[in-house]
Amino acid sequence: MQFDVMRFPSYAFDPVTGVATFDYLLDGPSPLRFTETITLPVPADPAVPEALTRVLGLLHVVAGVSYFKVGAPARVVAPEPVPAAVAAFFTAVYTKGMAEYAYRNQLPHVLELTVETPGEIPAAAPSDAPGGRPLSAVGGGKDSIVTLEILRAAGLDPVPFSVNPNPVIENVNAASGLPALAARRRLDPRLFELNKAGALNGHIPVTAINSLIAIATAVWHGLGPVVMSNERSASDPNLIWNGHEVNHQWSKGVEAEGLLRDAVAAYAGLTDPYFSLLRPLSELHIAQLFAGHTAYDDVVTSCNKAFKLHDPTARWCGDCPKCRFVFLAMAPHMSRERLAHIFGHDLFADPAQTPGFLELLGVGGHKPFECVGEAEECLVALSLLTDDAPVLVALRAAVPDSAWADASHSNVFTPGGPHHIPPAYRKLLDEAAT
Ligand SMILES: CC(=O)N[C@H]1[C@@H](OP(=O)(O)OP(=O)(O)OC[C@H]2O[C@@H](n3ccc(=O)[nH]c3=O)[C@H](O)[C@@H]2O)O[C@H](CO)[C@@H](O)[C@@H]1O[C@H](C)C(=O)N[C@@H](C)C(=O)N[C@@H](CCC(=O)O)C(=O)O
Ligand SMILES: Nc1ncnc2c1ncn2[C@@H]1O[C@H](COP(=O)(O)OP(=O)(O)OP(=O)(O)O)[C@@H](O)[C@H]1O
Repeated sequence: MQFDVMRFPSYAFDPVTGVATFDYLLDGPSPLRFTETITLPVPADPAVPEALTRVLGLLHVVAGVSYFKVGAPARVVAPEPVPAAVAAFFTAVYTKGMAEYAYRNQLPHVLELTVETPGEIPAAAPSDAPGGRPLSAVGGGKDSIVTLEILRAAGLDPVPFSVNPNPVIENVNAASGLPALAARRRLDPRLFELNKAGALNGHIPVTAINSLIAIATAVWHGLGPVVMSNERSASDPNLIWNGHEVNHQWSKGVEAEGLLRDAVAAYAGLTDPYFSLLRPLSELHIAQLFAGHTAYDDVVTSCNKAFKLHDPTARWCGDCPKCRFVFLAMAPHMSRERLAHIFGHDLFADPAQTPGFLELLGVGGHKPFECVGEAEECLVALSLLTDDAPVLVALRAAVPDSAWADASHSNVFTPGGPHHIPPAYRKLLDEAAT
C-alpha cells in the first residue's frame, strides 16, 4: 500500500453525548479513510469552552498516529493554521513519538518528516492556572497509585481518570474509594483488519493521546491540573539510530511533557494544565513509596499484557520485561511473600527468568522496548537484596565488577532532573519522598 500524504478531513463534537468523531485520510492511488470516536464524560454543565475546542483540535492530529503507521506517508498535513509551538509538537509526535515504529520497520524517512500546517497564527492569551480538584491519570500500575495517595494525603481530593478503563483500572479505582471519571476511545475496526492482513504496525506515543483526552476532560469539567505519574527514566532512550534517539516511552518523557504543555498553552491559552508529579523520582524510589500502600496489593498491575484490547491477561503475566522490572524494583522494599502475592508468581524462584533479568541489568543488549527503568536502577535494586534465591545467585555472578562500582555511586533515591511541577505540588512531593 502506497500513500503520499496523511490528511485530517474533519472532526465533530457533540456536547450532549460527549462524542468526538475524528476523520483521517491516507491519500494515494488507493486511499484509506478511518474514523476514531472518543467519548468524554459529560459534565453537569455541558457548555463547551473555546479551550476545549482547541484541545480537541490537538487531539485530532495526535490520535492520527494509529492510522499513520499503516502506511507511513512522507507527508502529514495538519488541518488548521496553528501557533509555532503546536506545529513543533505535532512534528515531535510524528517523529520522536514514532521512532520505535520507524526503527523496527526500518523506515528512516519517518524521523525526518515535518508536519505541515496551512499557516501560522499567534499564540493565545494565557488564562489563570487551574485551581480545581486535580485530575489524576490512573493506568492501573504502581506509579499512578503513588500519585493518587500523595494527592489524597495532601487533602486535594483527587479525581481518578482513565481512558478505556479495563478491570485492572476499575479495581484500582475501587480500592482507592475515590469516584472516578472515564473516557472511551474506539479505534476504527478497519485498523484491526489491516493488521491481520499484514499492514505496517508498531508502537505509538499513546501517553500523548491519553494526556490530551485527560486535559480535555479537566477543561470541560472545571477540574485540573491533570497530574501524571511519569518517572525520571522515562526520558532516557533505548538506543540511537541514524543519529536519532529511539525511546519506547517518548511521550512519557519530560521533553514530550514540555512540548505538550507549550502546545496547549499556545493554542488553548491553558496555564500549568498538566505535569508529572513523579518526574524527579526514579522507578526504584517510586516502588519504595508504593510499598507503603498495602490496600492495592490484590489489584495493582503494571504488565502491559493486561492492557491489550483483545485477550488481555487478568493481571501480571510473570514473563515479560515489565513484570521482571517491577518485581525487581519492589523486591528491596517488601517481603518475598508479599511480592509473590502481588504478582501471583515468584520470579526469583524461576531460573527461566534469569536471561530477562540480565537484559534489564544491561548485561547483553539494549534496554528492552518496554516501560522499564535504567540498568543502574536494576543494579542498585539487586545490590539491596541479600537472600540466595536461584535467580539472584545467578545474577550476582553475571554482573561485572565495573557495573557494581557504577551502582555504588547511584543517586537513585535522590529526587532530581528537569520537571514542570508547580511549586505548591513540588512541596507535596518533597514531603512524601523524603
Ligand atoms: C497493551 C500494549 O502494549 N499494546 C501495544 C501492542 O499492541 P497489541 O497489538 O499487542 O494489542 P493492543 O494494545 O490490543 O492493540 C491492538 C492493535 O490496535 C492498534 N492500536 C492500539 C491502541 C492505540 O492507541 N493505537 C493503535 O493503533 C495497534 O495496531 C495494535 O496492534 O503492540 C502495538 C504495536 O506495537 C502497540 O501499538 C500497542 O501499544 C498500545 C497503544 C498501548 O496502549 N501501549 C501501552 C501499554 C504502552 O506501550 N505504553 C508505553 C507508553 C509509551 C508512550 O510513549 O506513551 C509504556 O508503558 O511505556
Ligand atoms: N488508560 C489510561 N488512561 C489515562 N491515563 C493513563 C492510562 N494508562 C496510563 N496512563 C497514565 O500514563 C502515564 C504512563 O502510564 P504507566 O503505565 O507508566 O503508569 P502506571 O500504570 O501508573 O504505572 P506503571 O509504570 O507501574 O505501569 C501515567 O501517568 C498513567 O497514569
